[in-house]
Amino acid sequence: MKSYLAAAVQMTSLPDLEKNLVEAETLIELAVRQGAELITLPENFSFLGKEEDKVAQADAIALQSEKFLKTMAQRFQITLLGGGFPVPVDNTKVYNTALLLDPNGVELVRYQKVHLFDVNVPDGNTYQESSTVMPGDQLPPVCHSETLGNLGLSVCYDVRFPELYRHLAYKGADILFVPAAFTAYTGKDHWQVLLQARAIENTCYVIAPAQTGRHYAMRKTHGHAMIVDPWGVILADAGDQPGVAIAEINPTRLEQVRRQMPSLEHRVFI
Ligand SMILES: O=C(O)CNC(=O)[C@H](CS)NC(=O)CCC(=O)C(=O)O
Repeated sequence: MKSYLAAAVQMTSLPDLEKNLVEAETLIELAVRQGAELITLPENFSFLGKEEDKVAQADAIALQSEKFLKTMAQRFQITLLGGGFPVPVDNTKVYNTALLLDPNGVELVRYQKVHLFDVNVPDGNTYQESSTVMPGDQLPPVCHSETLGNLGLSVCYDVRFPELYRHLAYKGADILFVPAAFTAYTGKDHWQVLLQARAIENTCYVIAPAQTGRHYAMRKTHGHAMIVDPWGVILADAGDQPGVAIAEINPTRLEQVRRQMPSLEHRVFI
C-alpha cells in the first residue's frame, strides 16, 4: 500500500439520469485534476427520484450507470466506486448495488445493500426502501489492492450496523466506504458521529461520498461528504454544496494509529 489521494464526491442527484451522469463526470474530473487516484460516488449518484420512477427506469439506469463507471475509470485511469444504483431483479424489485472498478474499467467487487431504510422520519417523510429494493443476502466484500490497501464496501443505512464493519475489519479492511444519501433530518445529528465511530472502533479510514440538498419534492439530504482518518479525525468535509472532499490515505498513519490504539487486536468476541 502506498500514500495517495482519495476523493469523496458530493452531488445533488435528480430524477434525471442524463443530467446526473454529466454532473458526476464534472466532479470526477475535478477530483482527478486535484490528483485523486481513488474516487467514490454517493448512493443514487445516477438517479434520485420517486421509488416508482426508479423501478420504471431501472433497466436504463443500471445499463447506463455501469457503462458510465467503466468509461470514467478507463478515461481517467482511476479506481472508481459507484456508491449505489438500482440493478433490476424482476419487474418490481431492484438490488441497491455498489460497484468498484479498477483503472482499466474492470469490475473488482460489487455489493448489494443488505439493510434497507424502512423508517418514518420525524420530519414527516416515510421511507420504505424495501417496497422496491430486494435486500442483498451476502456480507459485503473486501477488495485487496496492492497499491490502495484493503477496501471494504457498504451503503448508507448500513452505517448504523457496526457488526457489518467489524466483519470488514476482520477481513482485513483498511478503508471503509460509506456512500450515502442520508436524510437532512437524521444526518444533522447522526451522520458525522456514526462515521467517526466506524473509523475509531475499526481503526480504519472512512470514505463517505454523499448526496446534498433538495432532489425533488420533500427529499432533502444532509451532505457533508467526508474522509475520516483511523483516529477519527475529519480530514476533509464537502460542506453542503456539490463538490469533492479530498484527503491523503497514508499507510504510515494507519500503522501509527493501530500501534497507539491496538483495540482490533484486543477483540474478544468478533
Ligand atoms: O432520500 C432518498 O430518496 C434517497 N435515499 C436512499 O435511497 C437511501 C434508501 S431510502 N437512504 C438511506 O439509506 C438513508 C439512511 C438515513 O438517512 C439514516 O440512516 O438516517
